[in-house]
Amino acid sequence: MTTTTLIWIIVVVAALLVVALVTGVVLSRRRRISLTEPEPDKPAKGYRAGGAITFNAPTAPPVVERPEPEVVERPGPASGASPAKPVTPPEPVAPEPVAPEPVAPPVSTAPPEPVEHPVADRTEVDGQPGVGDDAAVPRDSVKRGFVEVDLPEQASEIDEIEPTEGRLERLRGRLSRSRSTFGQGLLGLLGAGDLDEDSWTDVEDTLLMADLGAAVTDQVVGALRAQIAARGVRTSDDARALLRDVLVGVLHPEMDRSVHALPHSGKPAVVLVVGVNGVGKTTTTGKLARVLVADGRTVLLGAADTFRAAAADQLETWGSRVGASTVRGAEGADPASVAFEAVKRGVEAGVDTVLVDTAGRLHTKTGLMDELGKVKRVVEKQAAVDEVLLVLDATTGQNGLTQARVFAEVVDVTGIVLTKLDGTAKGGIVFQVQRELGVPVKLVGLGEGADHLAPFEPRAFVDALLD
Ligand SMILES: Nc1nc2c(ncn2[C@@H]2O[C@H](COP(=O)(O)OP(=O)(O)OP(=O)(O)O)[C@@H](O)[C@H]2O)c(=O)[nH]1
Repeated sequence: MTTTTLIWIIVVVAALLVVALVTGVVLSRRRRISLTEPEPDKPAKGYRAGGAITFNAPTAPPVVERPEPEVVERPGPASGASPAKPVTPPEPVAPEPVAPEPVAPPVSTAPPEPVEHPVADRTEVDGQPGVGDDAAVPRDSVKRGFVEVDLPEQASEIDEIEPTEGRLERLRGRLSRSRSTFGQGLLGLLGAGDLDEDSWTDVEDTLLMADLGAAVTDQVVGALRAQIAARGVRTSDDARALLRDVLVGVLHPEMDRSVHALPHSGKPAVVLVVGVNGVGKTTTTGKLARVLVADGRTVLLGAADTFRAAAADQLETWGSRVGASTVRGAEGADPASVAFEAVKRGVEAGVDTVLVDTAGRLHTKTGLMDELGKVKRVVEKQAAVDEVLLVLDATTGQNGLTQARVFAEVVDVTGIVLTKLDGTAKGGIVFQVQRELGVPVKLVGLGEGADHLAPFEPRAFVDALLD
């Protein structure tokens, strides 16, 4: 063996040793990382309901018991609001064409005449923003017809969706961000035993501050006063149990909170999602589609929010991520045509559920009534509307309640979705809106994440407030 060969052998052996050394170091580091103890789960607080969102096919038209309107004399934030007026049936209209309407002739480039909105016709006259006040152009000013666009190709990558069962377990803690001193404050007052009038005033103030409104506050205080002596409340545990029972009671836990989104009579279920702009309608429609698909249902989405092109894009993206087709129209297209076409295609394709995302940018109650009424009438030529979900933003407080009243006068709302509950320190709007409309809160949005939609469970909600 020559010296050169010997040197080469030494070099090769040395190189092998270096490679082995480096590999060993890397592997040992990896092992160290994977061996790190996962942080133990912090004791969970907040919303702990563990049930899944339940879907149902209606067996009979939902019967909604509206609470008797109460005259509230207390001055307070809610007392100035006008009580809900009886639902005014829409003016009889000539049968509208449901086939694609002719596209409007080109509009002149001159700026459009401002549309008059008499004060009496506005949704709000007390200085609060009205429904759709931020709209630049009233929806009812110009109408364009339905425009056929290609449906998206089958999504190349379909999302994996978190199972709905036990979803709230994974979301727990989100609501705890929204809990305030509400529970602690009330328990402190009630646990003290005999309450003088000043303490009762403090109880009322705490309830009002949490956005429960004057009427619900009166109801809760009345029940507390009646029961505190009868139940012999002495300890903070007694106070907690009493408060929990009273708050759960006013939320009517017996109400049917299943979402009527299952097919029946050989036709898809039709769910209309309504609400003013920005409350989370499109997001909620997308999240709901995910839950249905995760439950093995086929879903078709109708992008009837034609006011903002991005809303249809947004919905289409939600759909393509779960393998649901979206029927959409051009920006400014007639929402009723889009809704009609979506339901028609849903019936033809034999899907289980058609979810229709509508628009809420309307300057006047009349405009809103015309448009949503038309959407509903036109859709019903194809299949019954099983659910009208009103989406409200929990962070808007009294304004959300004003919106709820207007929508309830325009369409038969069958369920409420309260979004952005993760972003408010006041959960009290839940109590007010249910009482006002006599319609159950069915779903809550607890975040922007795709799976941050959960069923509303009164007991879990109250527990979260009192945590
Ligand atoms: N934190 C939080 N954000 C939410 C929730 N639901 C919706 N959002 C956010 O609210 C914003 C508005 O949601 P959209 O779904 O676009 O609202 P929209 O009502 O369809 O609005 P328009 O299409 O403009 O009428 C988005 O940024 C959403 O991510 C929720 O439960 N929690």
